[in-house]
Amino acid sequence: MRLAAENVSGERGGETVFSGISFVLEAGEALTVTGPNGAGKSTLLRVLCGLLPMAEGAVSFSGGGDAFPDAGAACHYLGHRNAMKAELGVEENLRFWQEFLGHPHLSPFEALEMVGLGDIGHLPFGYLSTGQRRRASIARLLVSYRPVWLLDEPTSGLDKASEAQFAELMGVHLEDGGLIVAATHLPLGLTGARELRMGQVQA
Ligand SMILES: Nc1ncnc2c1ncn2[C@@H]1O[C@H](COP(=O)(O)OP(=O)(O)OP(=O)(O)O)[C@@H](O)[C@H]1O
Repeated sequence: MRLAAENVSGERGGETVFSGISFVLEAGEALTVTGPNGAGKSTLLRVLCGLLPMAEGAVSFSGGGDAFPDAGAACHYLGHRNAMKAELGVEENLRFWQEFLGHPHLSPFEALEMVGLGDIGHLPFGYLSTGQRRRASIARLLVSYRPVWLLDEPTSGLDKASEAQFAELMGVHLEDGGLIVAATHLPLGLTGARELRMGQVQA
């Protein structure tokens, strides 16, 4: 499998935020996207999975067969926001996402166990602490299989132990032939990851 970006530009509010972004990522590889606030890291992730239109250039995904014919289908997007309903139970939220995203992988309970939240799946998501919310959102990556994980500041709010646990989960995903693109200001513990440094903030 391979994700490629060729000379991609992104816009927000009609203004160019970045341009000329190119990379090729193969199965088992990770790319960290770094740069100052406002450089366009989140915008790039959203462009890669088709949540925002691309101003110029091309994004392609190949090798995913009928199940993952293009980047939109192949990408699991973990944004800044957790995208969970506060009034629904944690497991209920994960069940919703599993049905929505398809390609079921771990059960919601198993996924919560993997992030150390196996005992609180019955609680409303809104009751969880900031770090627990992030961990429950990370569990979303495990309930449905998608080969490309697009992660926006994935470890924000996590304690050291949870950071290490997540680094392990990312390592397993890469060993299984997955791909990861992660926007971050912090080291993620991804050994061998390449780095894409995005430029200066647009005036
Ligand atoms: N809806 C919008 N309309 C206009 N401009 C926007 C919109 N959303 C974001 N921007 C601008 O686009 C630029 C890039 O934002 P983006 O969130 O991609 O940056 P970032 O590199 O992820 O920043 P951070 O490190 O702070 O998360 C910023 O200057 C931001 O103000």
